[in-house]
Amino acid sequence: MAQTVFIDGAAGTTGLEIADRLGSRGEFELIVLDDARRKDDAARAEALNAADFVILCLPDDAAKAAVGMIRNDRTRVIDASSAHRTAPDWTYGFAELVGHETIAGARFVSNPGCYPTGFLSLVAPLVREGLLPADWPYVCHAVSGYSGGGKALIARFEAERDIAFRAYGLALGHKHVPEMKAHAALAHDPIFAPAVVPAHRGMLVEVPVHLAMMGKAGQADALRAALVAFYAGSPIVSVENDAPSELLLHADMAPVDSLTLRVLGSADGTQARLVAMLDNLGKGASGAAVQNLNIMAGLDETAGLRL
Ligand SMILES: NC(=O)C1=CN([C@@H]2O[C@H](COP(=O)(O)OP(=O)(O)OC[C@H]3O[C@@H](n4cnc5c(N)ncnc54)[C@H](OP(=O)(O)O)[C@@H]3O)[C@@H](O)[C@H]2O)C=CC1
Ligand SMILES: CC(=O)N[C@@H](CCC(=O)OP(=O)(O)O)C(=O)O
Repeated sequence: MAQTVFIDGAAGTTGLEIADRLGSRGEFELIVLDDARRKDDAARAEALNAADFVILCLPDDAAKAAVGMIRNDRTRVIDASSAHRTAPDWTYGFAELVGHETIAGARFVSNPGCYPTGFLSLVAPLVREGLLPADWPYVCHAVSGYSGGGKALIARFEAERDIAFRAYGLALGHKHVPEMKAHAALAHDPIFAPAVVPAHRGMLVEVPVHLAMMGKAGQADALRAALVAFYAGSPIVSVENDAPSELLLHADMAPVDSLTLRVLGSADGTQARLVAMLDNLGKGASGAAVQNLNIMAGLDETAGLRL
């Protein structure tokens, strides 16, 4: 029998993409609230408690409130918001980092943020294996397509066509920093410098590292090899061994749920750039939510994904 799924926030950017990926799959039956009832708390509470799985695609406060509306001990939850990403009683939904079995057995799963997905995919395994120091003051630069900011930022970029580049998070303290620090087990907050470009989707997340100053001169190949070994067998994460002269985001990029990593070392071995490329709405949000749903439901993790 099909298991029921309720996407709370189904009319939003992330929710719509999840519904797309679930499409006509026979394993799941969607509980849908029409436009008149999708923000009605009584209707939402009924759906939240009827579903086998709930996927929250809401602002943080609404996601916390939705969890409070669940009055049974059966419904399993995937929260796409940042409300529970460092909460001790939630499982961090990055299957490749926490282990598929952990997610398979979890009731409350917090889907990673889009930028942290890029940062953590590069840094967490290398710190865990002692190849990068945990107590280094890391820096992370990133650019995202404007759908990363949901309906409001999409509307803004579609109205203000002359924006070519939007640096933000200038006061530091972006809400993703605690998530990056916690799940890479770092001693210090990374400095996070995000920006938005006039592309609908897609992102490039970069961590430049001073290998020589870290006592790791000449180890770019070793870092890459460690990532290759860590993600071996993953149908979603790949590690390239190439030397591109440029990496491009395309304004009309098609949806994709994969994550591509690179370690680009300098010729003298003193520096490297760790780079992740992904779709903010793919592995950065909706694709990861569907991957987690698949794992929790005991299915092939890639079912319904765009790879
Ligand atoms: N966009 C992205 O790339 C990513 C998003 N996320 C996270 O996913 C969550 C959803 O983001 P996103 O889809 O981009 O945002 P959107 O603004 O596009 O969608 C949010 C949806 O939630 C609805 N909503 C808001 N409050 C309530 C409520 N109280 N009850 C029911 N519905 C409500 C909104 O309704 P209405 O349509 O009326 O405004 C909207 O449809 C956020 O927490 C975001 O941070 C995480 C990773 C990446
Ligand atoms: C471009 C843009 O605005 N991006 C969002 C992050 C999108 C995302 O990852 O959502 P969560 O906040 O739920 O993690 C931001 O910087 O706040």
